[in-house]
Amino acid sequence: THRDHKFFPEPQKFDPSRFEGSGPAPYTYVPFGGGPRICPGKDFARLEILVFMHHLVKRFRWEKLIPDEKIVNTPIANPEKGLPIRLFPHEA
Ligand code: HEM
Repeated sequence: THRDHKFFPEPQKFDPSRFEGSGPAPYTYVPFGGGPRICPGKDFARLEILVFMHHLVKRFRWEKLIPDEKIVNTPIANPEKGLPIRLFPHEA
């Protein structure tokens, strides 16, 4: 469903505005599954990722080592080489 044009026009395009307002229709965006067996680590994982991203963005400038790295579906969309980046710490 994540790549279904019916629910997500231009599915490969990075477009966070898709999640604004009421966001995607129920059961179309399901990175953690859904229903009674939905991932019980969902909120923990989201918080952890948020904290990690906060520190990454606030403390470092960073650049991708492979600018046009391919995304492969395994079946989850992943950067082919693991998204290597170079970090440059901001001055304190
Ligand atoms: C980005 C991180 C994560 C993603 C994308 C993810 C995704 C998923 C998905 C898609 C399922 C299957 C849900 C379904 O059958 O409908 C699942 C199940 C599960 N996840 Fe996660 N998960 C993540 C992190 C975590 C963490 C951090 C934990 C534990 C601390 C966790 C524990 C579990 C468990 C125990 C199940 C099995 C639930 C069941 O079958 O009743 N997950 N997860």
